[in-house]
Amino acid sequence: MLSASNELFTFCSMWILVHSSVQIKPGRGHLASPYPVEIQPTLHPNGTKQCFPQTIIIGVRKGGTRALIEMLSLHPDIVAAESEVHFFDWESNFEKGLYWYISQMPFSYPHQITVEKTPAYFTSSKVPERIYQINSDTKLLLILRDPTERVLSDYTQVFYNRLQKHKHSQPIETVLIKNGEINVDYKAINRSLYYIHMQKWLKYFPLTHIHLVDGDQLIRDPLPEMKKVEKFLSLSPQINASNFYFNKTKGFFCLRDNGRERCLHESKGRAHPQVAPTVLAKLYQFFHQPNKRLFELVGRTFDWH
Ligand SMILES: Nc1ncnc2c1ncn2[C@@H]1O[C@H](COP(=O)(O)OS(=O)(=O)O)[C@@H](OP(=O)(O)O)[C@H]1O
Repeated sequence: MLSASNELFTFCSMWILVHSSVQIKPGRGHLASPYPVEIQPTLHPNGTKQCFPQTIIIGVRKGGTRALIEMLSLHPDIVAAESEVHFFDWESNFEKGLYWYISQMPFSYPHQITVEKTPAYFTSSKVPERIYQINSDTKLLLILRDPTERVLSDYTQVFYNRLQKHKHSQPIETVLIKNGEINVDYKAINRSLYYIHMQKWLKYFPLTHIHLVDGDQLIRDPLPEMKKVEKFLSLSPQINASNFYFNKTKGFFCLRDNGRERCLHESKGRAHPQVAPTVLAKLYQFFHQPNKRLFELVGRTFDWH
């Protein structure tokens, strides 16, 4: 283990203070250098580098994180990691060190912002401190969706994952209800208790560093939400109405980038299971108080049930 002791490192045009408490495991292979190999940007001959992301989409799972990162990538000053990196939440990846994390990032020019999305970060309790310790200036994007809708989407995702493995799934009502009450042990329900997870992030990051995207609005009308994201990231206003068109067959907005049109993968925007109206009403009621607590925490409301 390498223990960095309150040193300042210049890194992709930002300064990172590595706190003395941070224990960073060395990545593979050390170079003769005054700096730990983990935090050296990887240079490319054309002047691009791989950087620690200046902004991270932390969740929420099934909130619309893929749509958000794809839409943000329409901006010429954004470069995005292609897949979910799971650095801060999976021990097996975290142990590989910061150099490994950065090596997962795309190459970028100095004026560009690197972004990665791993929706599981939002609900993983170790992640806020880990990101903070590396760069407390990281700008966080969190896309939230009606918590009930998110639970149904979560169930649907697991249902299809299991189907692929030829595994049987329990009917949705069976997992939602236990002994006549909402089953709080069901992970999908816990993930939708946004205020619990948000409290953990607010211990480390002020609200000014966390931009909340309205996932339901992003589905209905993506442009206004994306303009707010541009502003939060101090990007020039580049994303515009011509970047989006509604695809009637898919029932969602799709993207137009330099004349090339594309919709998100078919796994995005699946039909959700029918839920008995009484169970659905119970679920809406269950989330009422937790939602209020979130609204108080973040100083805004959402148009949820
Ligand atoms: N434009 C567009 N096209 C397709 N889908 C869209 C779009 N905008 C938002 N969404 C919603 O994104 C939901 C999936 O969320 P995530 O990408 O965060 O899922 S994941 O956690 O990464 O698996 C996905 O949830 P489901 O509807 O349950 O499939 C979509 O509702």
